[in-house]
Amino acid sequence: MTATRVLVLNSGSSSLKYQLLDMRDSSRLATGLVERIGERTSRLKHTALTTGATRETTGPVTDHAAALKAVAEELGRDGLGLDSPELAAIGHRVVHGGSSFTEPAIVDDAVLAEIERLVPLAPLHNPANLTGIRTARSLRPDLPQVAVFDTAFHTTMPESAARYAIDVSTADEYRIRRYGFHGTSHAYVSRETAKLLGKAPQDVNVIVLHLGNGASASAVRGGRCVDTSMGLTPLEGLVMGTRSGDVDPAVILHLARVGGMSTDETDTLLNKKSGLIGLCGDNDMREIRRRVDEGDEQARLAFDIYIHRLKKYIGAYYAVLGRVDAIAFTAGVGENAAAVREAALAGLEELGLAVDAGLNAARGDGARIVSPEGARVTVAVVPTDEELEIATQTYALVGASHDLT
Ligand SMILES: Nc1ncnc2c1ncn2[C@@H]1O[C@H](COP(=O)(O)OP(=O)(O)O)[C@@H](O)[C@H]1O
Ligand SMILES: CC(=O)OP(=O)(O)O
Ligand SMILES: [Mg+2]
Repeated sequence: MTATRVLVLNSGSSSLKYQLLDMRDSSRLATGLVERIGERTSRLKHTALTTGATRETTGPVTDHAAALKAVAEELGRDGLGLDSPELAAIGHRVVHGGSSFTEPAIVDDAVLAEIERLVPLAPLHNPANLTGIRTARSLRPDLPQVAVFDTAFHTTMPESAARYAIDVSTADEYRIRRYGFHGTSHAYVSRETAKLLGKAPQDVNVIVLHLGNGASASAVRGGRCVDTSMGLTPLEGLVMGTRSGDVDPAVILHLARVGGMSTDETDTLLNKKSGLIGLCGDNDMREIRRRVDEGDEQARLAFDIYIHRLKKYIGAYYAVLGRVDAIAFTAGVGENAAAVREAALAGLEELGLAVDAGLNAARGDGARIVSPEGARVTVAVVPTDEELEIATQTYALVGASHDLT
């Protein structure tokens, strides 16, 4: 029997999302998540699509290692356990791959050491990713583990976009440059957008707006990323659920000198207490829209700041690309919030950018066009699927390495 299944693990700072796919037809066999890892009220939600069974358990899950063991048990209960001979590989989302990883990599000790070395650049994400890999390895030492990096797609950025204008030797010593994140999503969505236009990826220029809890924009020319809004860490760029995005770096100096704030306090402020939640107390766009509709001024201002920043990046990437064939909205907010899409493009008709009110408000499942018929730039809603992309890359790499042996 050939092994055709791939388990995808996406370890966040306090969550573990997973999907088991059969790569013969890319179908999903199981999916789920463990939330609030490290708290007393952790929750595991598991769905086996093979039987339709859904189970939810609550109780303390101390760390990512315990979370993965709990997931393995749940999969086992549906006959989809990690011991299955049909499992070909485990694919891991790794957030920071630095400059070294331009492609996915089969995990060995050297790869692990490099991910470990990058922990200071992604302190919220890389440690969880490492625990996921190490635990998966201990459960199935014989199975290939593949790391798929958020940063890989952005390694094509020219130096003019990837470098900060700071002293070169200091930047090089500390490996300070713009790496970019959500690359798996930007790669997948830009390709799907080309497909929607009926063109090859190398023939289209796309601005991808990945608007989830974390949010980033990218400019993709002919299938290659030429700029993206996140930088050294996933803090730069757009206004996010809890992250500030761009601020004058002197804000941090000012808070230290005048406010006496420590590095950790500023880190928490900018990563966890800023963005939408810092501006209005809510980070869920549904709740913010509800408040705006009720006339809540604070929510209105938070929404306007979010949109203003988004619009600036659309304009910037329009200029970077010179010619834009499509703008793709994706992730939780981008796929679902018609009001965000409408507001972000309002007033940009001179650039050939507009949404059709009816198409934009309509709901739909797959990728769909929301710009008016005959528009110069196609505006589209393109659902992202990071797990499918990770599984595809994992399976391709494992298949390729088998061919070599
Ligand atoms: N129907 C909706 N309308 C507006 N926003 C939505 C809707 N559904 C989800 N969202 C937004 O999507 C966000 C989550 O996006 P998602 O891409 O799943 O995030 P992440 O993967 O970063 O956790 C939520 O915080 C919420 O603000
Ligand atoms: C890199 C990043 O911001 O990821 P997420 O959106 O999953 O937090
Ligand atoms: Mg996401």
